[in-house]
Amino acid sequence: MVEIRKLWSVFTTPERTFTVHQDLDLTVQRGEVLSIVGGSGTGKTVLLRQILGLEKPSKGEIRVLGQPVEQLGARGAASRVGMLFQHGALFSAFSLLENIMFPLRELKELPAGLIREAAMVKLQMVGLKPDDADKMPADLSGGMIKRAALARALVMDPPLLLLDEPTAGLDPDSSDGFVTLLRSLHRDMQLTVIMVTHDLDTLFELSTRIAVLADRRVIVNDSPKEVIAFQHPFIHEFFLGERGQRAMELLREYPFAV
Ligand SMILES: Nc1ncnc2c1ncn2[C@@H]1O[C@H](COP(=O)(O)OP(=O)(O)OP(=O)(O)O)[C@@H](O)[C@H]1O
Repeated sequence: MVEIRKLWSVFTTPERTFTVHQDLDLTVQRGEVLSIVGGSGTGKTVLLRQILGLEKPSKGEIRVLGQPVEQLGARGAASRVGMLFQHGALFSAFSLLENIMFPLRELKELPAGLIREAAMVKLQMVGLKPDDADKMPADLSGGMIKRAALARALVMDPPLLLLDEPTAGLDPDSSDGFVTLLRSLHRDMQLTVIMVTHDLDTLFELSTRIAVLADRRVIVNDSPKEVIAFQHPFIHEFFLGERGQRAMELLREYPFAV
C-alpha cells in the first residue's frame, strides 16, 4: 500500500539546517493499521504529509498504491488517500453536510443530488444523524467535529486513511466511541490505516503493527508485542517507564486488534 525507501527530510531555518529523516525505510501492507510513534520532533507529522503528497522529501522515494506519490496529483490523492488532520478543523462557514460534500464538489464531475446523497451516507456511517446535516461547526461537540472530518476524509472511499492524533483533545467517552468507530470502519471498508498517536489506549486497541521513529529512521516495525520487547531507550521510556504497567495491561486486554 505504501513503500518508502531511503527517505531524507532536511529543513533549513534562518538559524540552522537539520535532518529529521535520514535513509528512512517503511513498508505498509494492505489492511494493516500501522501506528507511528516517536518522540516530539521526530518527524511523524512530516511523514504523514509526505505520504499524502503535501510535502516533498529532500531525497528518496514514496510509492502509494504502487505509484510514486508525486504522480497522484491532487485529484488522484483525494480518492486514494483520506487524511484526518490533528486539528482537522471544518470550514466554519459551511454546514456539516457542506463540509463533507466539499471534496466531491471540488471534482466538478457529479450532479448535486448524487453528491448530497453520497455525503449523507458518509454522515450516517460515522454515527452522525441526518438531523445534524445542517448544523454549523460552532454548534458541534469535539467528538462530532472529529466524526464529520472523518466523513469528509472518507467521502471518496479512499483505500488508505491517515490519522494524525485521532483521539487527541477528546474526553474519555468520546475517545472510546471514536476508536470503536475507527475499528468498525477499518473492518467494513477494508481500509489500510496509518496513524500517529501518543495515546496508549488508541494505540493498543487499533494497531496491528507499530513503527517506532527514533534516530531519524524507523528503528522497528512489528507487532505491538515485538515492539515492546525491542531494546531502545525511547521504547523503554515510552512503553516500559511509568506507563509500562498500563501498556502491559492493554497488551493483555486487546489481542492485537481487528
Ligand atoms: N516546513 C518546515 N520547516 C522547518 N522545520 C520544519 C518544517 N516542518 C517540520 N519542521 C520541523 O521538523 C521536526 C519534525 O516535525 P513534526 O511535526 O513532524 O514532528 P512530530 O514527530 O510530529 O512531533 P510532535 O509529536 O511533537 O507533534 C520539528 O522539529 C519541526 O519543527
